[in-house]
Amino acid sequence: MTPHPAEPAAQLVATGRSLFDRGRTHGSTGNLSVRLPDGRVLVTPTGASLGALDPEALAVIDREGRHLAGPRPTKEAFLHAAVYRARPEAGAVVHLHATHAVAVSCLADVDPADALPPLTAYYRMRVGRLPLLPYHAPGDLALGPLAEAAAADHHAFLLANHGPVVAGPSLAAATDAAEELEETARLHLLLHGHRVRLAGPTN
Ligand SMILES: O=C(CO)COP(=O)(O)O
Ligand SMILES: [Zn+2]
Repeated sequence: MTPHPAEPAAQLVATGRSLFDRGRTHGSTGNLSVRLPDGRVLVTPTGASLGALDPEALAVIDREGRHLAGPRPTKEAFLHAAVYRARPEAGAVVHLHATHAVAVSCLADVDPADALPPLTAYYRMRVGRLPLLPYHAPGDLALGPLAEAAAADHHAFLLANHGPVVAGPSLAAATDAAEELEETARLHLLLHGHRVRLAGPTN
């Protein structure tokens, strides 16, 4: 008996490979999840490269982040679970160590209420406001309540000195928003020292 349906597993494998092959996360960093129709969550295993996921070796967790089946889940399982609890409409969560977003998460003077300016229309559409959550070591359960509170109002947030967490109605939508976030972080750093005009109204 397979512990999970084949289609979301195939989506996780293909998305992980695409993100990894394009340098959106490196080594064994990052983790992905998809909410299953029965409310359980299919999530990548801990220590895996997103570029080489095995559809038969994905973990299943419940809404509290408890391990139900498959290999040991990502150490951020609690974070994925927190986002799903806060966002009943979320169907997928993407966490990456995307270089430019991580760079922004290390800047000293970032506004914790909104870490990136709305430089482009697509950033406004796909991401919007981006809270910065205070530094915790990867896997630190103390981040759970902070993530759950942030996710109630925001589908994307940035972990200080770590990287982005982005939810969406589908894995494709969450990935799209995570990519927009990374590109805007890159633009933000490229534009450092330049006067910029923001996209649309700034309120
Ligand atoms: O990005 C990571 C931790 O924040 C990767 O950890 P996992 O290998 O446990 O998913
Ligand atoms: Zn991480």
